[in-house]
Amino acid sequence: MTVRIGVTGATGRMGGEVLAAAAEREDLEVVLAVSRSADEEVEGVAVESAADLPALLAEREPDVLVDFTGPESCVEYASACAEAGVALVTGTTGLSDEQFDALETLADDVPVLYASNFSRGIAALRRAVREAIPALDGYDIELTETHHNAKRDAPSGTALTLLEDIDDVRGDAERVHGREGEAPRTEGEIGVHARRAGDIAGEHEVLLAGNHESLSLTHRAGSRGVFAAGALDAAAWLSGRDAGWYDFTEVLE
Ligand SMILES: NC(=O)C1=CN([C@@H]2O[C@H](COP(=O)(O)OP(=O)(O)OC[C@H]3O[C@@H](n4cnc5c(N)ncnc54)[C@H](O)[C@@H]3O)[C@@H](O)[C@H]2O)C=CC1
Ligand SMILES: O=C(O)C1=N[C@H](C(=O)O)C[C@H](O)C1
Repeated sequence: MTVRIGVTGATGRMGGEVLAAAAEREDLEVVLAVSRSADEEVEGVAVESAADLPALLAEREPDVLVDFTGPESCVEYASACAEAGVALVTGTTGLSDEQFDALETLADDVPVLYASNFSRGIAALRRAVREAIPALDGYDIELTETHHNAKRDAPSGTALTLLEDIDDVRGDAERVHGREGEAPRTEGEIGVHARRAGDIAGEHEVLLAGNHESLSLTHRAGSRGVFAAGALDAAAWLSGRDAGWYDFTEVLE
C-alpha cells in the first residue's frame, strides 16, 4: 500500500532533501508540500502556503506529515495534524521543554515520531556510547558537534540526545559549554563544543579519555540524504499506527 505523505518546510534544506528522496521511492506518494514561501516548485512538486495547512490536510488526507522546520512551526503543524488525524514525523531541533511537552500531549490524539537525528549511524553511535561509558569508568568525556554555517540551534539536537544518553548511564553531570580563561576541568563534568563552518552536513564526536588512553567515537553524515531517507523510513513505519509517542530506534528494530 502506498503511504501518502505531506512535507513541511519544503523550500528548506531538509524539505528539499525529503522531496528528492521521496521521488525515488515506490512505497510513498507526496500529496502536499508547504512552506512559508509558497508558489515555488521544489523537486517538481508544487509548494503551497503553510497558512493553508489545516485545509490541505483535510482535503488531501495524507497518512503522515514529515516536518523539518523550526520549533514554533513544528508545534503549530503538530496541532494541525492532531486536528486532522494525521500522523507526524518530525526531526525539527531546538525545541524548548514546553514545546516538547506540547508535542507529547498531541501524541495522545495521533502518532508522533520525533528524532533529533534520522541516520542509522547515529543510532549505532548512541549504542556504542552507552556501552563504552561503563567499560571506561571515570574517564573524562567531551562532546563536539560540527555543522554548516546556517544552523540556528546549538548544541545540536543530536548532541543533546547524546548528553541524555550519557546522563542515563553515568548519572547527571555538569555540562561546560566551551572554555575560556582560567577554566580547569572539574571531575565528572562534560565539555560540550559546537562548531559552525561551511556546508558540513553534521558531525558528532564523543571523546572518552583517561588511564593513558583515549577513545573517540565519531559519526559524520556525508549528506542530508541520509537524514531524509531515515525520516521517510520512519513515515512508512508510522503510517496506520495507534496514537502515541514513538522513537526512531523502534523503526530500526
Ligand atoms: N532530525 C534530523 O535528522 C535532522 C534535523 N534537522 C533539523 O531540521 C530543521 C530544519 O533544518 P534545515 O532544513 O537545515 O533548515 P532550513 O532553514 O533550510 O529550512 C527550514 C524550513 O522551515 C521553514 N520554517 C522555519 N521556521 C518556520 C516558522 N516559524 N514557520 C514556518 N516555517 C518555518 C523555513 O521557511 C524553511 O522552509 C532544523 O531544526 C534542523 O536542526 C536537520 C537535519 C537532520
Ligand atoms: O541542522 C542540521 O543540519 C542538523 N540538525 C540535527 C541536529 O540538530 O542534531 C541533525 C543533524 O546533525 C543535522
